[in-house]
Amino acid sequence: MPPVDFEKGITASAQRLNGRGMRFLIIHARWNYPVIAALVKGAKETMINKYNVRPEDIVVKDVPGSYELPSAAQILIRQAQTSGINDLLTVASPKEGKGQSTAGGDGPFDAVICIGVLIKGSTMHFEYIADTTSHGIMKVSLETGVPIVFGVLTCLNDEQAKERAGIAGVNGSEGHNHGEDWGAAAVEMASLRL
Ligand SMILES: Nc1c(NC[C@H](O)[C@H](O)[C@H](O)CO)[nH]c(=O)[nH]c1=O
Ligand SMILES: CC(=O)[C@@H](O)COP(=O)(O)O
Repeated sequence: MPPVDFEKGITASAQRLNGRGMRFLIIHARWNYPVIAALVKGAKETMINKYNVRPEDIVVKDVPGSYELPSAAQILIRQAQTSGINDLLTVASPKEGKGQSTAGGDGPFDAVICIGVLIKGSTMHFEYIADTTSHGIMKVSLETGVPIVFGVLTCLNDEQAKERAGIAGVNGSEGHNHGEDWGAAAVEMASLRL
């Protein structure tokens, strides 16, 4: 059989995804912020421009580092689920569409993206954070029933991080911004809950 050549990366969903009326939370760490900022921008622009998500339906919160992402996700998801109930009890107008949260304001999140950038240093700190954060994010997602996209880069050096945020190269325009993939994944996973 001849060798199969392919380019690493995700293939877009065959579904026609429409994120209008869905509510999202992006939680990002502040470590390695220039890379974080590019990733968050990529995710938001993809959700808004490609999947019709309303800007006001994307809540952005920040935490010190990647290690704090799972606990922040658990706190904020549960708060929104509670306020969402309160919101439903007080809001006169019906929710927009089946299984979709109310626009703007409060309400449960249909999906969450946790964004962090881990860059290996000279100790084992990297390994411990990467392991606990990845397992923690999955645990919170399964416990709450809310899809959480794993947007934590685990890089061995600064260049790897910049390449995966699309800001590598001489003029900072090289590489693929993985934030775009995470934004698309958030809309797709939120669509499963409709
Ligand atoms: N070295 C990196 C960290 N370290 C900080 C931890 O995430 C955490 O905030 C601290 O241990 C206090 O609990 N965080 C990153 O996101 N990226 C790093 O490269
Ligand atoms: C991911 C980290 O915690 C790492 O950047 C910290 O660097 P070091 O291992 O040299 O303390």
